[in-house]
Amino acid sequence: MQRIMEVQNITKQYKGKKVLENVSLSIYAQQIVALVGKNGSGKSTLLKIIGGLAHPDTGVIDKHLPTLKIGYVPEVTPSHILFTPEEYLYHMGSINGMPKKPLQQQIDSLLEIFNMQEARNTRIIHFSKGMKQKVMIMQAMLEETDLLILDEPLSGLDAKAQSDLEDTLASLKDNGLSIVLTCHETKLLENLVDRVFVIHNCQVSQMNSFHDTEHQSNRIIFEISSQTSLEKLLPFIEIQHQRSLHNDVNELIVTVQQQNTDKVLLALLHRNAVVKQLMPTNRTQEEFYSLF
Ligand SMILES: Nc1ncnc2c1ncn2[C@@H]1O[C@H](COP(=O)(O)OP(=O)(O)OP(=O)(O)O)[C@@H](O)[C@H]1O
Repeated sequence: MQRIMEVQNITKQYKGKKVLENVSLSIYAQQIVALVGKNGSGKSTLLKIIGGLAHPDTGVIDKHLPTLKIGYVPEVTPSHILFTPEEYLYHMGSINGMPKKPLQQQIDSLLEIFNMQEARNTRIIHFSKGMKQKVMIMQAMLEETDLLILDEPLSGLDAKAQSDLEDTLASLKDNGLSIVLTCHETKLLENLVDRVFVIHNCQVSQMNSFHDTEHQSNRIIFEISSQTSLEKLLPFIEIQHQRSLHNDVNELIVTVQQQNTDKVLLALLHRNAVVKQLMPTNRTQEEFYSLF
């Protein structure tokens, strides 16, 4: 599993009101991640920070691919576009300076992937909400994209359009894309999403799997020399929080899947870490749903 981005200790407030506090999570290649939480919990804010459209007050976004290309689709879908999708995408690509030939090739390929060839000559103003949403995602993907960020992509779509878009997102993932999205539709989460993060009280916690509610994870709190490399452990741990203590010592809070816990604990001991706490983290599905 290749890690493409790490969100480290992000904090954000608006006019003195805290929205995110010490939020950390990793994004992997070819995975779909969902951010869920109540209205106003900070989902869009975190998406914008991940997408580089908003700056955190503290913390960093560490891109593991130096050339990581991000496509961002906002929550609001413009509805009164008088162009056909082909015309609209062509204009948008041209404005961004894309050369004509590769632009046309990319539009043809996107119309095929999104199953929109038959609608290529229909004006967007006559489209359903689901089709308009697809055009917005295509626009975000005009240039090569590694990570697609979608704010509430399914909101307001009927069941058929949701399922259609869900199939499209799954095929984008199969073609190598990573996706981070916010949503409320639990059906989408169950069928499509690899990892779910809940935002609650300005903090983010991971729910490991919808498919296997018995899938447990543990939280480990440990102290370790800041000189010690954790690189080899990164595929097995999710860093939730990191802070610098005295004398070059860092304190980390990480989550680890049950099956990797012994391996990670042993590796930490070999690195002279002091394990301060080990506890199960997973919320039950009932607890989880009560958060949003
Ligand atoms: N630009 C801004 N200026 C001031 N406050 C903001 C700004 N953007 C967001 N907020 C506030 O930050 C909080 C989090 O907003 P955000 O849009 O990230 O939440 P959300 O979880 O995406 O909400 P929803 O589910 O309703 O879309 C809210 O209280 C919101 O009013």
